[in-house]
Order: sequence, then structure tokens, then C-alpha cells
Amino acid sequence: MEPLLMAGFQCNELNDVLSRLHFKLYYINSHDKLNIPTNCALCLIDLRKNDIINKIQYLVRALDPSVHIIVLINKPQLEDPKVSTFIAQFAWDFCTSPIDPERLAKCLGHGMGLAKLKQQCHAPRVDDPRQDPGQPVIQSAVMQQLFRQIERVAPTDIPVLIRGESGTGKELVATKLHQQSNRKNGPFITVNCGAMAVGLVQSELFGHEKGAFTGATSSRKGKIALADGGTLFLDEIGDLPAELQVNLLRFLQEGLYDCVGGGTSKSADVRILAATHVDLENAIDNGRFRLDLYYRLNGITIETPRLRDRRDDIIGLANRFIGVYSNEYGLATKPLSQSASHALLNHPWPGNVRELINRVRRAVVLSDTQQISAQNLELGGIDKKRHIALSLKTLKDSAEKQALQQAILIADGQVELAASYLDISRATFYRLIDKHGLQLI
Ligand SMILES: Nc1ncnc2c1ncn2[C@@H]1O[C@H](COP(=O)(O)OP(=O)(O)OP(=O)(O)O)[C@@H](O)[C@H]1O
Repeated sequence: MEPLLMAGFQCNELNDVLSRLHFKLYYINSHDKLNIPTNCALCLIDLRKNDIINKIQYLVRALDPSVHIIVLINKPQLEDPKVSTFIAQFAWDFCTSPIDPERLAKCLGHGMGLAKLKQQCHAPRVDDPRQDPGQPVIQSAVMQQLFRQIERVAPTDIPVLIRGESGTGKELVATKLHQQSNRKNGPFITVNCGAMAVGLVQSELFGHEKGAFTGATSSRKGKIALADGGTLFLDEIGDLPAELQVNLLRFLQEGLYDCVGGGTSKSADVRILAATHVDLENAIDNGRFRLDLYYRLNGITIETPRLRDRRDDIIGLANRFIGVYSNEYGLATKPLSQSASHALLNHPWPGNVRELINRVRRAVVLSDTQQISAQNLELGGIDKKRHIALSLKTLKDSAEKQALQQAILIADGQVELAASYLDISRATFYRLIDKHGLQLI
């Protein structure tokens, strides 16, 4: 595996060092075709001249996550949020101009040796969220913000309502809220309110005593009792039948519940998390969901964003699940082809992360070439012209939203500063915040 240099210009001053290490050079400019190999051990990226960062971001996402990335910059570029975010997200190390050839040679040698060692051992980079299968992929600014919100909310006992489209990661958020709470050593019990057998829901949630109904040959604990000392996650809460809504409300208000056929009320110490992909306000208006229960459940709301609204996560997620399924099926881990990466980034993802996982799993099994192709992902047969036109608007909107989120993050919520990072007026900044439904930190 050769080391690569991606640069916006010819960097003669580094010839000596680079030729010693047999670097293969790629000069990136706006006319270049994106035909850079993705299977290298080390990638040195020179960002000192020409604005190649947008193109580089795209290329870097296509690289294998084990590749070590070293970035060359001019010191003032650290003030540029695009550059500093890029370094924070992807770089293993960076050097500032004037480049000291000796320091650079050491850094490159060290980086390459370590990357090769890791690739030989197939050891996951635990510091790299793209590689640790236990960690969610959170490369987009919006997901990083969401996970910071989880950190703040988790240690409290406040009920949380998690809202978002199907497959966006609501259960994952619930799991993280439990794992980062003081209840982490207690049970985490999930109930899918839409999937419980109609006649048994009451007993399922609250338990029953022996003989409470025909077939109740022994007493059985309900999910609330099982979650005592831990967390109860009520998925699809909008589907909870009306009579159970009353009982759940009582439990939330008083910490007490009655099991079916039981004489006395019981208590349990449970934190409630609930999730919904339906519009609960609509269900309240239609009389299908109780307003008082809604208020009780909705201590804090966490919204899981649609995958098409966080495109920075797509390639990371695809690479993660390529790794997971290649491993599971004992197959070689293959990189995504350029056209596969394009197709992934342009797909609207109506089924969100779950759809991505299904496409990737199929592709891993079906791929019979060196790379995973768009066809393997079943994203190859689209009407390209129509698709490009449609995706241009989506991409523009998404880029605008991401730039705003990054600016808010880096400026720590200070409007003046965030607007100046984006080179726009405060008024425009507020208009765009409103357009994308964003909040200041
Ligand atoms: N950021 C992420 N990183 C890695 N895996 C993720 C991420 N987000 C979601 N997933 C995975 O995607 C799948 C779907 O997520 P999850 O079940 O949490 O979605 P959901 O919103 O609860 O879906 P539903 O509403 O259909 O129940 C799961 O396998 C989950 O582990």
C-alpha cells in the first residue's frame, strides 16, 4: 500500500522527504477526476494553497478508515472553521508552515509504520468512531450536537421523548441515555407498544397474579417490575391503547401500578424513555393520545435527524457496516467505488440508517469485484439526469445547514461570531437558522 499525497499544487520543497518515502502524488484541482486509490496506509494532504477542502472532504470519506491522515496547513488556516473541523474529524496529525522537513519525515515515518501495523493486525482503531463497532457513527455536526445533548440529559431522571423517522436511531439514543445514566448497572427493558398482543398488553406492562385470567397458571412480572432500578423504553408510544395510557400516567405521577388480578398497588423505581415516529400532537387532536400523558413523557425531547439531513454520516456508516458484515460473513473488507460513494451521497434514504444497513449487507454479499459498486448497493439504476437535478437542491440545502451547524458549534452559540465565520450578516444568519429549524446552543 503506497502512501499518497493529495495537494492543490506542486510542492517542490518537500520532494526530498516524499521521494524517500515513495509517495505517490495527486494534485487536486477543480477539474480533476476523482480517481484516487482508496487503499493506502498514509495520506498526506497539503491544504496550504488553493481551496481544495471541499473536494478533499469528499475523497477522505472514501478512504479506508484505517488510513492515517496528516495535514499540512499555514498557521492562520487554523482559524478557518472548515479547516479546523476537517482536522478535528479526520487528521491523525498536522504540521504548520514553514514545514520542518525533519519533523515531517519523522511524523510520516511514524504514521505510516503505525498504520501498516494496524492494517496487518486488523486491529480496530478504538479512537476512531468509524471503526469501533460498539460506537455509533457520529461524524456530522448535527449528530455530534445530539450526542452532547445525550451526555447532558442522561444523568438526570427526566423522562425523554425521542422523536424521529423510522430507522433514524431512536432506540440507539435510548440505549445511550441508559448507558450514560446512573442507572447503567440496572436493567434496560424495551417495550414495543405497537407489537403487544391486544388482550395481553395490560399484563405485559404491569404483570399478573396467578389465576388472574384463564391461562394465567402462575404469576408473572410485567415490564415495569423488570425495569425496577433501571430504564423502561417505550417504543412506538403513539400505539399504546387508551386504557393503558391512564395506567401509565398514574405510574408516572405516583410511581404506583396495579398488576392484573393483584389486590394492592406496587411501586417501582423506573426511568421512562419513550419514542415515536408519528406526530403525537396530531394523535392528541384526534383524541387517540392523552395530553396529560404527553406532558409527563415529554420532559425533554430529542429529535433524531433523517439520514438525508446528515450526509456527513453516510460514508462513515457505509464503511462501518461494510466492516461489520464482511467480518460476519468471513469476506474481504472492500472499499466503496467512487460511483458507489456518489450514489450513497445522492440517495434520499427514506428508510434512513436501517435502509443503509440493508443495502450495505446485500452489497457485501453480492460484490464480486475489488470494490463495492453502486449496482451492488442497488443504487445504479436511477434516472441520472432527474436525480442530479433533484439532488442539487438537497445537497445545497444540506451544505447550507451543515455550515450553519458547524459555525454555531465552533462559535459556541455566539451569533455575531458564527455569522462572521460564514461571512453573512446577523439578519441573514437568523433567517437561515429559521429556515433550517436550528437552535443556538
Ligand atoms: N449513528 C449510528 N451509528 C451506527 N449505527 C446506527 C446509527 N444510527 C442508527 N444505527 C443503527 O441503525 C439501525 C436502526 O436504528 P434504531 O433501531 O435505533 O432506529 P429507530 O429510529 O428506533 O427505528 P424504528 O422507529 O423503526 O424502531 C440499528 O441497527 C442501529 O444500531
